[in-house]
Amino acid sequence: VTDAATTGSGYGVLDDYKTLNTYSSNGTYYLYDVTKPMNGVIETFTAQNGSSLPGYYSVDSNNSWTAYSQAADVDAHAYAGKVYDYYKNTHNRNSFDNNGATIRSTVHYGSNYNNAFWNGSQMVYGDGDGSTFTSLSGALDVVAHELTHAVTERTAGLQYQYQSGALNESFSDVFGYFLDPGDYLMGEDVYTPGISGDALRSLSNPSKYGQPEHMNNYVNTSSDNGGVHTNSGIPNKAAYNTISSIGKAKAEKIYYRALTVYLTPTSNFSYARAALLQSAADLYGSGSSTYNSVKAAWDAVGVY
Ligand SMILES: CCCCC[C@H](S)C(=O)N[C@@H](Cc1ccccc1)C(=O)N[C@@H](C)C(=O)O
Ligand SMILES: [Zn+2]
Repeated sequence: VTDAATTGSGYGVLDDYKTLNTYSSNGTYYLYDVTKPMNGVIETFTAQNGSSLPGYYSVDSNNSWTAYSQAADVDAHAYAGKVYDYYKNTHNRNSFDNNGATIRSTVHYGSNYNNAFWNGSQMVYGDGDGSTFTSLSGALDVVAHELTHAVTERTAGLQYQYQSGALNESFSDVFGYFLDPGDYLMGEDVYTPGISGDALRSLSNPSKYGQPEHMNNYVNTSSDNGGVHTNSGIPNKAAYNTISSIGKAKAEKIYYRALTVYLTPTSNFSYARAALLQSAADLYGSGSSTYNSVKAAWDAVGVY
C-alpha cells in the first residue's frame, strides 16, 4: 500500500470547519504534515488524558476529523501549521530552530488541565476543566505563545524567572498577538467558555486582568518563577504602545530582530528597551519617528 500526503478536513474546538494536511499509511490517516519547505514536519499526538509524552499519533480511519474528541487535535495541528507559515513567510525562519525541526504537539494532556506549555521538545495542551478553559489548542494566540517559547529558547534563551522570565512570557504573548491581531486579548477564544468578552490577559489593558502596566507596580514575588505571568504586563503594555503607534508590520520586524539578535538569557526590562531601540535604529534609523515611538512606548511604562 502506498504512503502519501493527503488533505483531510474536520472541526476545531469552536466547531469551525477546516482542511488539514494529513498523511495516509496502510489505510490509516495521521495528523502528519509534510507540505512545508525543506522537510519541516508538523505532527500531532494525543496523550489520551494521561501525562506521558508524546503519547499516541492522532489517527483517523477516513480523513474526516469530525468527532468532538478530535477537535483539540484538529486545532493544534492546523494552528501549528499557521505559526510555521508565519515565521517562514514573515521572518524567513524555518521552524523554531531555523533548520526545519519537527514541530510536535500533544493534546488531551492530563485531566481538566488548565494550561499549555513548551517542554523543551514539544508543545503540550490540556483540555481545560470546561469552566476556566476549554481545550487550549483551540486558540491561535495560545499556539503561537507556546511555539514562540521554542523560538526564544533557541535564540535569546531568556531565563524563565524574574525580569528575563517576564520578557520570555511577554515575547510569547506579543507574537501571539502578531498571529491573532484581531484584538489585544490573550486566550479569549478558549478562556471561560461560559463567559464572553473576557480573556486571560490584555496587551492594551494589562491591569484589567490583574497585571501591572508600569514599573512602579512591578510585583516582587518568588511565586510563578518570580511573577513571570504577572510582570509580563509591563513589557506587554510597552508592546501595545509600540504596535498602536508604528503598526504591526514594523513592530514585528523590530520584535523579531531584538529577540534573535540582541536579547540574551539574563536580559532585564531595561536591556529589552535598549534591544528594541537598537533594532528600530538598525531597521528604520536612529532619528526616525519609528525609533522615537519605541522610546516613548517604554518611557510610558517607566522602563529606561
Ligand atoms: C506548566 C508550567 C507553566 C507553563 C506556562 C506556559 S509557557 C504558559 O505561559 N501558558 C500560557 C497559556 C496561555 C497562553 C496564551 C493565552 C492563554 C493561555 C499561560 O498564560 N498560562 C497561564 C494560565 C499560567 O501558567 O499562569
Ligand atoms: Zn508561556
